[in-house]
Amino acid sequence: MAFLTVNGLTSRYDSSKGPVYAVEDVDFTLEDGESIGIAGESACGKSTLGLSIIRMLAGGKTQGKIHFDENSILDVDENTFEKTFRWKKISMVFQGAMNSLDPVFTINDQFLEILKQHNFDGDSKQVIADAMNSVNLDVNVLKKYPHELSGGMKQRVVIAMALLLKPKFVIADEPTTALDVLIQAQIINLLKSLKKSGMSFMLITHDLAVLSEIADKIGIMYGGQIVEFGSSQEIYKNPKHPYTQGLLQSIPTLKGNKPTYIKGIPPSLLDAPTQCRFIDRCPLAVEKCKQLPPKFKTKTGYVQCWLYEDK
Ligand SMILES: Nc1ncnc2c1ncn2[C@@H]1O[C@H](COP(=O)(O)OP(=O)(O)OP(=O)(O)O)[C@@H](O)[C@H]1O
Repeated sequence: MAFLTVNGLTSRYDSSKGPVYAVEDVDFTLEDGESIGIAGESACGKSTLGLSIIRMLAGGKTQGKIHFDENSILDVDENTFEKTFRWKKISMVFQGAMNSLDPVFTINDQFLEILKQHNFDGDSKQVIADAMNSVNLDVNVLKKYPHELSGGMKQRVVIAMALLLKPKFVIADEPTTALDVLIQAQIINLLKSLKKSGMSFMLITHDLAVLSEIADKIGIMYGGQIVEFGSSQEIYKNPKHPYTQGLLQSIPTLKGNKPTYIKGIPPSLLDAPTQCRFIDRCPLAVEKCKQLPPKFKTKTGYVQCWLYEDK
């Protein structure tokens, strides 16, 4: 059964230059226990998508439908959302969060602050210990200040903070960026074991390679749209959108062809999408691409590209 269904999700920011079309008409579904990876270049709207789901978009407006455990969560009032969903059922590891730990408070104090903000009235010591345990950190770390921890430990701490109230769905925005490859692997393994224990993730990254181990489904974002969505297997083995193909070809491998890169730059999100967003960089663009492609059904999802109109 699907626990998360996103339909026509659209989020726009107001800016002095006009609206920023950061997330446009996004659809996807996750079945119980499934995790999704969202990949795409910088500024394509990945964080905005995560922030829209947890309703923490600052300076922007979200439209569309999100059903979480059969609740239409964009329609509930802020009080109910805060009381019932945010952090308790859906939480987020924010991008760069490990660098925003407060330097003047111990880790324990920072955990307590989160519990206070969410009016937690249970056994604080126990839930903090459980969260530390689930990220394989010793409780002694609680006495320390952020500067006494390594990057990998700090990242575990911020993941533990997101796990504090035992949510079902955790949005992790670039949780491995800025960590060395060994620590990256540790964090991915950690997410893998949390997934095994029943948690679902939305793993946001610009690095398609890190998704292979966590994501059951993948959404490829380009210019604010999910241009291809499907099972990880289908996306890796039989990528359809020319952008997905380009992204995959840009991953270096030990054996095989030399990686290539996608020429050109992404479109400005200040322009409303009236044609295919990828048209200027696409090696396969045709006249029809001057119209905005709809979502064409694929075996496990959809692709927003005219090449698949008759297939
Ligand atoms: N508060 C805001 N006000 C106006 N525009 C914003 C705001 N936040 C983000 N944007 C714009 O929205 C677009 C999408 O940004 P977003 O951070 O979601 O992209 P991203 O894919 O997560 O990027 P990155 O990988 O670099 O984190 C960008 O053009 C960004 O400049």
